[in-house]
Amino acid sequence: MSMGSESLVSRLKSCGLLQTKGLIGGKWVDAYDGKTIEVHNPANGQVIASVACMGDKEAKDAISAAYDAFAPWSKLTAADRSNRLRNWLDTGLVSSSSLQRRQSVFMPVGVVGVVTPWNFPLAMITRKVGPALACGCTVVIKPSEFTPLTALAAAELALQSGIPPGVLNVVTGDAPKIGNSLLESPQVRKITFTGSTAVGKKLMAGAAETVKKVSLELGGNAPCIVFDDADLEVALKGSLATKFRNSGQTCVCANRILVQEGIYEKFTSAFSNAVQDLKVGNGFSEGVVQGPLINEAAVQKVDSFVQDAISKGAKVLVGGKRHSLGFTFYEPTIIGDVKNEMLIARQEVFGPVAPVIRFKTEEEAIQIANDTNAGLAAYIFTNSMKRSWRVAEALEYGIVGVNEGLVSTEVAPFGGYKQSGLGREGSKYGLDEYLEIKYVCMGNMG
Ligand SMILES: NC(=O)c1ccc[n+]([C@@H]2O[C@H](COP(=O)([O-])OP(=O)(O)OC[C@H]3O[C@@H](n4cnc5c(N)ncnc54)[C@H](O)[C@@H]3O)[C@@H](O)[C@H]2O)c1
Ligand SMILES: O=CCCC(=O)O
Repeated sequence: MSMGSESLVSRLKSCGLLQTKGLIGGKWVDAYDGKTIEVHNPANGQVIASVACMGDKEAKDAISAAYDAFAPWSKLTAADRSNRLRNWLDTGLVSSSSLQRRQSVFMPVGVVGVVTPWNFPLAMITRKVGPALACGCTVVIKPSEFTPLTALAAAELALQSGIPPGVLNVVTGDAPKIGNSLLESPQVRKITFTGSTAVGKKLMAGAAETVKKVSLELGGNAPCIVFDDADLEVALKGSLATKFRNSGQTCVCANRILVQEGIYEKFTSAFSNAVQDLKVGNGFSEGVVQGPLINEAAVQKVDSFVQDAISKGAKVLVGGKRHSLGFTFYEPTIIGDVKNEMLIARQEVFGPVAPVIRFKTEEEAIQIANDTNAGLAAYIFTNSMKRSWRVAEALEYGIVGVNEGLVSTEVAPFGGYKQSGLGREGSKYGLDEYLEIKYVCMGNMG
């Protein structure tokens, strides 16, 4: 060992900083099999120390320690966390030159590939293209093959309004071919996608090859929780709105209605009356509030979930089959006695079917609500302010409606936790997705 590293080692030893074990859950631990790896001085190759050579078991224990510590740490006040970080910083050395001036400059990301679904054929595009163009990016849009006409009409309006040629482009047609071209091109610096979780995962994996930025707005599995202390009218109105908007075909639609046992009978009976009255038909006809599903495959999927739930003990309270109008119409449906393990509660229904799950306690409702890989929107109905905050904070969702079933607005951040996506759309935060931050450091400014 050289004199330099010897003195460093002895200095570290004297202040207790020469640690050679791993740190898991606040304890210094050896590798479980006792193995070690050597740390060398790159100047002369000599061994400075041997540290624990850990593997998957230790990594899993560290993950579970971090998972357990997350709730208490995140519940400390910001000031408390700040003090501890400050203390940590104060144990080290901070260097900063008074001769430098530092500036963060926001730059447009570049060319953005925009891939969108059919269920809101204009809004899903404008949510992306508005902030992208505002930041100085240019876009190539791939709209859904089921609803390309809206995208093309919007593009014509963009041309008429003076958006220069090439700034906004629309490519309709073969999704995988267009998608692969967007992914493979190094000129495309970002992919922003709204659609199913399965396709989102493919695009995310494909974007890795050229390390593109990725924003994903994916599928949901929204719980709508009605507590005993809810205002029944408010809960009914909100549940109807969140479940049956766009005939159940929105990513933020309630996918599971969780009802506390004390209000279960009253709620399901009033909910059934209201759902029976929903008028189904062609959206151009007067009074119609429930239209068709997008295609035959969607109807088959919805019906298969309903049949699966019935076969496992759930009870049809209203509807439960294809509508007599035929084709792509499905009866607005309520199914009671659903269990969270059933297919209908685990997958995105994307149709006019409300599965109702009974629960006893607030803790149970939170557990059921969070027991999913999705985390887009959730809804709670309660008259207790304390419960509102408690439950809203405990729900692992990007959007929480409290006594409100309609939460979407361009002025608030929209996006999901877990496998419901990455990033946010809308509000000032939606702009961040289309900006690179450049740090400019100017030296010798004395
Ligand atoms: N989180 C949100 O903001 C949000 C909003 C609306 C819809 N959605 C989700 O969208 C889904 C419904 O929309 P959908 O059925 O159109 O979704 P989808 O994933 O089938 O299609 C979305 C888009 O991806 C394209 N696509 C499909 N395969 C592709 C590939 N290999 N490469 C490139 N592009 C490909 C499609 O042509 C379409 O334009 C639901 O899951 C819903 O929850 C999410
Ligand atoms: O499908 C997604 C819903 C979008 C919205 O609620 O604005």
